[in-house]
This record gives sequence, structure tokens and C-alpha cells, in this order.
Amino acid sequence: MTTIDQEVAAQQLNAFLSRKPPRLWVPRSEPPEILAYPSRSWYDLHLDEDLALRRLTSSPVVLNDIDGLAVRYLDELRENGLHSRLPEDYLPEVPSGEYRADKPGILGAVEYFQENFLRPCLRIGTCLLFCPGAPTWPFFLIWRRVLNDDLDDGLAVDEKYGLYLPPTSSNRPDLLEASRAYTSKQVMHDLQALIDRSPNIGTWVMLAPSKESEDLISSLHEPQAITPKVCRTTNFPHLPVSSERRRPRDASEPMWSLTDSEGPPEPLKRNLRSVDMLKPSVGPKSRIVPAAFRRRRSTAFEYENLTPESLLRLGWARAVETDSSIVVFSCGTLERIAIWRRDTQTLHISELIKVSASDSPPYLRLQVGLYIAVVKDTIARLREESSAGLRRSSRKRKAPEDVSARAFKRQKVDNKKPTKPESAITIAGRKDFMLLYLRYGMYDSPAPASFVRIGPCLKTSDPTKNERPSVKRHYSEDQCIRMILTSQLGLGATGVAHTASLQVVHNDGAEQTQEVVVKIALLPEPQAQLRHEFEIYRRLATHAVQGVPEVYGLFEDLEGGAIALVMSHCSESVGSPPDSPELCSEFGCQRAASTISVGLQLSNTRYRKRFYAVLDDIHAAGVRHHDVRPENLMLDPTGRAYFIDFDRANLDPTDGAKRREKRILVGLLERAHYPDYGMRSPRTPPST
Ligand SMILES: Nc1ncnc2c1ncn2[C@@H]1O[C@H](COP(=O)(O)OP(=O)(O)OP(=O)(O)O)[C@@H](O)[C@H]1O
Repeated sequence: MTTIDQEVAAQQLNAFLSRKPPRLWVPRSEPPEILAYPSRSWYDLHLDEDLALRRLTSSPVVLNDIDGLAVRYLDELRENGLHSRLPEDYLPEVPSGEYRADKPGILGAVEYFQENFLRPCLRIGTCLLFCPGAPTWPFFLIWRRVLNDDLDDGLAVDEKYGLYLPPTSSNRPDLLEASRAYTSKQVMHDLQALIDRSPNIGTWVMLAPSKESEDLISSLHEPQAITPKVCRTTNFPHLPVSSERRRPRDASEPMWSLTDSEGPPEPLKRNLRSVDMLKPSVGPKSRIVPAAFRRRRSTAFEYENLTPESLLRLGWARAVETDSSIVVFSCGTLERIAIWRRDTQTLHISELIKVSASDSPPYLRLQVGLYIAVVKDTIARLREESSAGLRRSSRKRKAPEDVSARAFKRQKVDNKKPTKPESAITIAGRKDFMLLYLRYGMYDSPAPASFVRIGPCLKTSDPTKNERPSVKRHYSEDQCIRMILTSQLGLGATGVAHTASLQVVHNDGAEQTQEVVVKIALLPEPQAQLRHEFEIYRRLATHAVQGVPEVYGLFEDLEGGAIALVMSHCSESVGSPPDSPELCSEFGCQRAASTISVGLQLSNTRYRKRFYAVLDDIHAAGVRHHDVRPENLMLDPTGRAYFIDFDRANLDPTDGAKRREKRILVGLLERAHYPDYGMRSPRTPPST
């Protein structure tokens, strides 16, 4: 490339990055969306207290630091004389004046970004970060909605956008071969580490463009102290400290020059006060006060209108979840960038950015700087983490917590065990109050949620029983089920399934534990679906059908945010064959290349027959599953077959419907034939 070409290329790049985007116009949504909290806030109550947002401060350096990064990288590129001209077809025609989006709401703003500058800015960011010498401008870094669930078009806020590093089918960075030649080994190594961790990075909170959204973003700057929201159960037993918890840290050499004179915030006094107030007698007779004494009229999740504080909380909670230091709040016309400092639990928020009028710094250059900052920060922290090995929690629990936990253990040792102890499930079946803790990833419930039973244990009680126990003013520890959610198993349309440890104390003080699965639903429709699923299990239990999860109860959150279905763990789905090659060959699990990735054949007739027998029993009980696919068929290591996920099931189907369902199962297991997801039945209207 000649010097002249390089000069032209540099000018072209500069001119593009200095362009002012057109003004955004979006059609009105009908009916208008509401600016309110989405359902995830229930999970936010359980975020680790040390990762909680405690302060907001406005920092004028944020924009300069981020723009400075873009300038530094662009200068390096120019000095090395490496880059080529950005092909004209990479640069969109920017309409002057106004951009009229076709879609209303958040999608209108997304369309505006995509059509006007996202693609070229992402190409420029990719090139600067990963392959500065490449003769072409590769398309690798992607900005998109991170989760596949449906956008709730009734809401004017969606916090699920971020950057994405696409992996190939073998989980390698999907960077074109041609560009890879210009990518250093270290960069490829970093990219691989990023993809292995999670290919989604950064947090963008998108608001539907409107006057209300603009007002909200404009008012996000008042420095303030923020008290984390937590569940309100008091005097609960604390969990012993886990030595395996990873504690995310800030990069030791951050890319921003933020100062925080106030240092780390004071520890929260809430827990201590509640413990002191009630003067607990530690042990099984201590008084645990539920979060509410009365059931709410409806347990359906209620949306709260967004305030500047709740919007910040929302973006920050999402950043904790994706472990990203940068949160962007944007409504297409106005934006603010916030940087989360973990050490001081502070969000540093930038000045207001006017998307179509910002020239100092220019908006598009700022975008490029933003991508660089998100990627560089994540890589820096990943490198530090891997060189330090797994981080351990440095947090020390307060004495009362450990005393309580010790007391819990001591009873186990001190007391004489009955010769044949009752199982945890039998004991739990008699208890109506559940303390639920989240303990995985960034969740470490500062206080447990209070749940009361609304459906009996179908294994140990009369399945037809329908009682709603009243909520007591307080419970002793031996009246509670302690449920600790330890990981997320899967996310579906009804809710999130978790693995959990159910712990109970028997009257004689003996502690019993059982691994279970807890499916949680938050919004009104999924809650109705989960209640419906419970009713299906009730029918199956009254016919003593084997080969379906045992259900230990349906519980309701007293603070109104969730319904929880507790059931047995049915091992692995045949949709994800067992890790062990021996088991795989014993079961005869084979992936079928001709079908979509879920297609799977079971060549061992013995196991196929077990699934057929279970389905026949389900049908004989008057239930049609209605969602037979590999993900919902489970085989445990001893070869027992199970059907799970009855939220689409219906009662009393016709004989023809049962025969059709049987044919689907035969086609699936014998020929790996599974038409496609589109063939799934529509959801059955809830039966209650
Ligand atoms: N009892 C169980 N034992 C083992 N794994 C389970 C159990 N229940 C659920 N899972 C896991 O959790 C995932 C999601 O659960 P489930 O399919 O019941 O949720 P859903 O919200 O009803 O999903 P869908 O949208 O498929 O109806 C399942 O694919 C399975 O991997």
C-alpha cells in the first residue's frame, strides 16, 4: 500500500468517525409500552451483598477516557501505516436530518443503530482490537440482544443487549481465516478465553425512545448513596462461608482514571440489627420471622415504574450477572455510560451524550472506544484471574451466622439418630414454610426469601389434598425447609430450573439433606403455567405413574415475586448424551446428523421400551405430554427413563391424540426423526 493510499484511508476513517448520526424518529407503539421493572428483579434481591450497588457518582472523565482509548488505537494504526481503505459499501448512507425507523419502541432504536453505524463501528473495533494489519475489515464483533427469550413488547426497557464474540461449531473464535493471519497468538488466546468464559460481554440497557426515557436518562447523574434491596425475612439461619466462591475484582490497571475519595462503603447493618432486635436463641428454636405475615392478594409479579435509582439498579444487576464493568443506558437519542467499580461498589456515570449532536467527543468514535474498553477490560480481568488461579472469598461472616450454622451441625452429632431415620422428603412433606437461598455465580442471598406451601408433597401426602396453611408470625428453625439453589439447570418458557439442596431438621435434631430440582416462575403467565404443571403431576401421582419427577410441593413467595415447584432430579436428558462413553454405548445414544441438533436415536431397544412403557402409563392416567422431544426425556445412570416438563400437557386427551403422541416418540427414538420445534403444540390454557 502506498503512503498516499494510507493517507486517504486515514482521512476516510476520520471523516466517518466524525459524522453526526441523523436524529432518530420512531413510530408510536400501540398501546404505549410502560417504563417498568422487568421480572428479573426477584433474582436481584439475591445478589451477593459485596457486589451490591451502594453509590452513584458522576464522573466527567468517563467519556474522555473511553474516547482516549479509541484515539490511541487509531493513532497506532495510522503510525504503523497498516490499514486499508474502508470499502464504501461498508459505510451506510447516512440520511441527513432525520432517520425514520420502521419499528416502534426499543426495536426502532436498535434498527437506527444497526442501519446507521453499528456495522462499520464494529468492523473498525474488531480491526483495531484483534487484527490491525489485516488488509480487509473483518466482521467479527457483534452487538445484539444477548438472550433468546422474547422481547416483552409491553415494556419500554430491555437490559439484555451486549457485545458478542461468535464461536464456531467447535467453540473457536469465528474470525475469518484471512484475518487470523494478522492476529497475534496472544490475541487468539485471549479471544478463546473470552469465548470459554462467555461470548457475551458488556451491558446495554435499551429504553424505548420517548420523552419519559429521555427524562430518566437525563436525571441519572445525582451523586447518591443507594441501599441494596433484599428479601425481608429476618433472623434466618446463615449459611457457612463457601471456600469455592469466585469473587470478581476490578482490573489492577484499569483503563479509566476514576477516583473515588470515599473508599469502600460501610458494611450494611441490616442483618445485625435484625438479629439483635429479636435476641435469637441460636439453634432449632430460634425465631425466624417471615418476610410478610399475610399472603398478598395476588402473587403475580407486579411491575414497578422505573425511577432513576431503579434503572441504575437494573443496569448494574445485569452487569453483575454478565460480570462486565461497563453499562450503557441508551434510548437512541440520549445515552450515558457507567463504569462499575467493584472495590467501592460505585457506579461512575458519564455526562449526557446526545447521539445526533455530540461532537466532543464525536459519537461514532466514542462507540469504537466503548467496544475497545469493554473487550480490553474483560480480557485484563480474565488474565489476572487465571494467573491468580480461582479466587477465594475473603469475606468473613459475623459470629451469629456461624454460630447458627454450627448449631445446625452440632445437633446432628449430639443427638441419637433413630435406627431408620426418616428421609428428608418425608420430613419436608410435613413442613409448610421454606427459606430459599440462592448460592451460585454472583448470587449469595443476603437474606433468604420466605415461601409458604400451596401444594402438598405428592409423594408423602394425599395428592388430592388442597390446603393453604396460614402464615405464622414466626417459625423455629426445625419448622423450616432450608432450600439452597446451587446452579441453573435450564431456562424455559415457564421458568428457570435450578439444582438445589433441600435441608431439614427432624424433631430429634437430626439433619437430613436431599438434592432436588426447583423450577421458579416469576411472571403471571408462567406462574399460571407452573400451577397447571403441578395439577398434571397431581393427576399422575394419584395414578402412581412412575418415570416422571416426584413432586415435593408447590410454594409461593410471600413477597409476591415467585412460585416454586420442588421435584426430584431426573439426571440427564437424552438430548445431551451422558459424558461417559460407556453409558452412551450402553444406552445406544447416537446423534443423528440428518436432524436438527436435538435429534437423537436410542439404538438399545431395552431403553427405548422403557420410554414407551412410561408414556403408556402417562396416557393411562389421562395425561397427554404434548411436548415430547429429547430435552424432556431423561435417563439416569441406572437406565431408568423419565419424562419431564409437563407444562404443556393436557388432561383427558382423545385416544387419537395419545396414538399420535406415541408415534412421535417412536419416530424420535427409532429414527431420530423429530420434525422441528414448530410442530410443538401450543400451550394448554392453565387448568386453574
Ligand atoms: N426434574 C428435573 N430433573 C433434571 N433436570 C430437569 C428437571 N426439570 C427440569 N430440568 C432441566 O431444566 C430444563 C428446563 O426445564 P423445563 O423444560 O421443565 O422448563 P420449561 O420452562 O417448562 O421449558 P420449556 O420452554 O421447554 O417448556 C430442562 O430442559 C432440563 O434440562
